[in-house]
Amino acid sequence: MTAAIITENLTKTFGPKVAVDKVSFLVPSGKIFGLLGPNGSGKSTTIRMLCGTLLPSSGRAEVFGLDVVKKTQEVRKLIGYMSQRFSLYEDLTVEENLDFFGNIYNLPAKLLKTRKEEILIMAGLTDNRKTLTAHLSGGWKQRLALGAAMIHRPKLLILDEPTAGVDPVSRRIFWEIIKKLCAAGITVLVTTHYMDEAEICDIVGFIFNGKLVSFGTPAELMAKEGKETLEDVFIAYVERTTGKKVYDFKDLEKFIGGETA
Ligand SMILES: Nc1ncnc2c1ncn2[C@@H]1O[C@H](COP(=O)(O)OP(=O)(O)OP(=O)(O)O)[C@@H](O)[C@H]1O
Repeated sequence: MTAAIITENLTKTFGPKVAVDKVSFLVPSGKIFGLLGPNGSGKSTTIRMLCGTLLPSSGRAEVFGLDVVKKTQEVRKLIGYMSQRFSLYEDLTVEENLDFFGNIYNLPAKLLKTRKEEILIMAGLTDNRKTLTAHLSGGWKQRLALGAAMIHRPKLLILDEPTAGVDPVSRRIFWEIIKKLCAAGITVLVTTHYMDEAEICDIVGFIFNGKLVSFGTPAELMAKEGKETLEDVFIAYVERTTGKKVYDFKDLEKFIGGETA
């Protein structure tokens, strides 16, 4: 099976700060890979290096066999990126946003028209094509942003906290779409703070303080830690890394008991 992503000792420093520290992993193509970790652990920095918007300080990465530094332009054509903020133009209609992203990728008019129709159907937005993006609900904006990221038919979709702040129904629809895209052969790299979403992933990687501390299927990681959920695995890693309990309930008991008064 071809590798969609390979990183070898990938490292990024910002002055004295080591944001990504010798990270090595391999994601086979056609899989959903969840990159997990607390805020500030190095997820976005890793993604930015894969997309070629940030140069690694050392180490290397490949996307479908192409070095992200030496073949940046080719790599970018293979990647569809959806940021946390959705990057849509609120003052454009649904269709105009898709036109905008299609033009960025220089899609010929006829092809853009076909892709647009496919995406409107995929996102359930056919009846809203003329709606101003600002007037869409969060879930629809999210699906439009996904559509915009897919307009050039990327082989690798990178989704940075795609479901942050959207309602549970939209979250469910979104993940059904992701699973279908994956079944059609697209590889997905997704960051999320929702552990129920992480459990849907084929492979997950936990990153803490820039270091990849664990990598495997959700079942493998739960078995290794002797935990029943990925949330418990996540908390176990945080406690081991920081040497502290995530929350000391004694303080809460004291507070409830009025001892702090
Ligand atoms: N341009 C930069 N200059 C200096 N430090 C940076 C820069 N970008 C990121 N960092 C630092 O690198 C570390 C990793 O940041 P990064 O954004 O990759 O984390 P993250 O896991 O994506 O966090 P979040 O979940 O909050 O998005 C953080 O300590 C951050 O402050």
